Amino acid sequence: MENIVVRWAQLMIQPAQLKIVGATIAVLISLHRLFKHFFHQNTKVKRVPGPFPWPVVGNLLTLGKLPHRAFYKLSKKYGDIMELKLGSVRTIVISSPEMAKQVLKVHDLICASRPETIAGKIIFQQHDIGLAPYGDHWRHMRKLSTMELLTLKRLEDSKNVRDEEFSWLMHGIFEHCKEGNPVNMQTSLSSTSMNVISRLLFTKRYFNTMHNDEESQEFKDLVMKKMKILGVFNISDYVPFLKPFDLQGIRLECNQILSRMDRFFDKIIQEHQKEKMKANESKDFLDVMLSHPSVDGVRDKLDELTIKGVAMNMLLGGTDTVTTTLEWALVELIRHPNVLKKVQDELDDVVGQERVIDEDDLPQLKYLQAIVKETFRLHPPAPLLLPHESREACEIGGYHIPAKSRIFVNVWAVHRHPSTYENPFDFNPKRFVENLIDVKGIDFQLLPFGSGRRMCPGLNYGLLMVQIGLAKLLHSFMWTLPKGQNPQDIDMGEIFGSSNPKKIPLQVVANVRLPLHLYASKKLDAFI
Ligand code: HEM
Repeated sequence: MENIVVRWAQLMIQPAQLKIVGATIAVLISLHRLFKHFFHQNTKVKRVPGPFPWPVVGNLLTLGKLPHRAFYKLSKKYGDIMELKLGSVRTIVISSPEMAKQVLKVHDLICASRPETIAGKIIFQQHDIGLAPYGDHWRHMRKLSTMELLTLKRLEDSKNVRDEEFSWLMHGIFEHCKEGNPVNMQTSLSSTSMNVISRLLFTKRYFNTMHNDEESQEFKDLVMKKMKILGVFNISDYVPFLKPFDLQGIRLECNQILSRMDRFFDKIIQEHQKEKMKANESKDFLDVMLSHPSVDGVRDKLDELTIKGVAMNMLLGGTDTVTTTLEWALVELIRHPNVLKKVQDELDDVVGQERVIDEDDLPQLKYLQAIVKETFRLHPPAPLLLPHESREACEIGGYHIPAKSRIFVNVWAVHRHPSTYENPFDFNPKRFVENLIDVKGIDFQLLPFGSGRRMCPGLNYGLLMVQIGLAKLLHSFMWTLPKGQNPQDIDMGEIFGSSNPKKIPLQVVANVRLPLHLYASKKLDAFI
């Protein structure tokens, strides 16, 4: 034993041998690295293909104003999964149904986080649902939204709200177009969808007529500004050393919006707390949240930051998405009169012209449903979904995706993938009459609401609003462009942002299709 120890000690202190051991270890490490590199490149785990990144900016400059279209073009060259460097951020872009399934189903748990953005951090302080990273807070808020706020029961119970608001919309359009004046569809649809959601949230409606007062205008302005700022590609999110300079003025604007929004919500919360609910009155979303226990279980109530964050998510999620889809649907129908005629024939067959259409009629309106799907396909309100982030490394389609990669599922490209769609740029609702593809997150060929853990929790509500809204517009009116305009000349430009609206709002003339008494608005005693 003694001998062994002595020999070991001698071995340890021999400088020549030490050098040999050191050199051997160095060679082994180099060989391991070489092997790893060779192994990754050529056999199992390859690096994701993508364009060459420039120093500092990476591929940021290729994005342009419409990143989903730029990504689509690049995907034609680099494939259905590609890697870009946006500033210093490794970004994976997904462009096919199969790859979308890999991210949103197979690796859903790993890809279910959100990257931190400056705007999201200032406005929500990570206390909301949509931009919160994966974790306990998000899980609790998500559960609150699906189990208590956006339930099927609440959806059914709020039917009268939708009936009343759409009745007001039809009445408003009727009055406005009596003399043949065109109506701005973005303005009127957005007032309706905001009224519906603000009534569900805090039993308040802000828009009483087609012309809006100052308070409603302020409310709408704030929601619009927030929507816009959250959709902007902020260069400082990608090139960290630019953060202090706030080149696009985003931090400044976010702080301004935050304080205006705080004032707005503080007032509503105080009103709710003062008017303790009468025994029989039904609870709105704010009442539910005000009496909900805190996420950490320490306090007996949810904190105000979380309440405001979740309420804001509902307002942002439930207004522009619906407005934009309805406007694009009308645009496509005016450009395709044969489709418009066919769906109005269907409405007349199912509903007739002696009553207004009801939500119960929707299951029978198969062609109308196909039109809604085709509109979502060509004009998804969130063309890149919301950004996902991988929480740990994984392998997608044989490629290595490191932890903390930003992942964009470009549904705009998925919806045009040749593996599923023939003539993918054509508006052709018939394709959804002939197949069973649905928007509910099971079919990866059509993902306007996403799929998996981060899928839209407002799907049922959003889908119903679009279907009933479109059915009412088409059943109630004939739609034409103002004199002298040709359907084929409609500008189809869009604005990339949180809902991808039409760049130039649609102006249309509506002519009645039903007996005049059906355009009288429902009474809104509670609000007048
Ligand atoms: C036409 C209507 C709508 C469309 C197309 C739509 C689409 C989407 C999409 C694509 C996402 C992101 C999914 C992902 O990143 O994987 C999302 C998330 C979300 N949506 Fe919607 N949405 C709509 C209506 C609504 C409504 C009505 C509400 C609530 C009232 C709502 C609340 C939310 C929330 C809270 C999230 C965040 C979910 C999370 O991160 O866990 N949305 N929506």
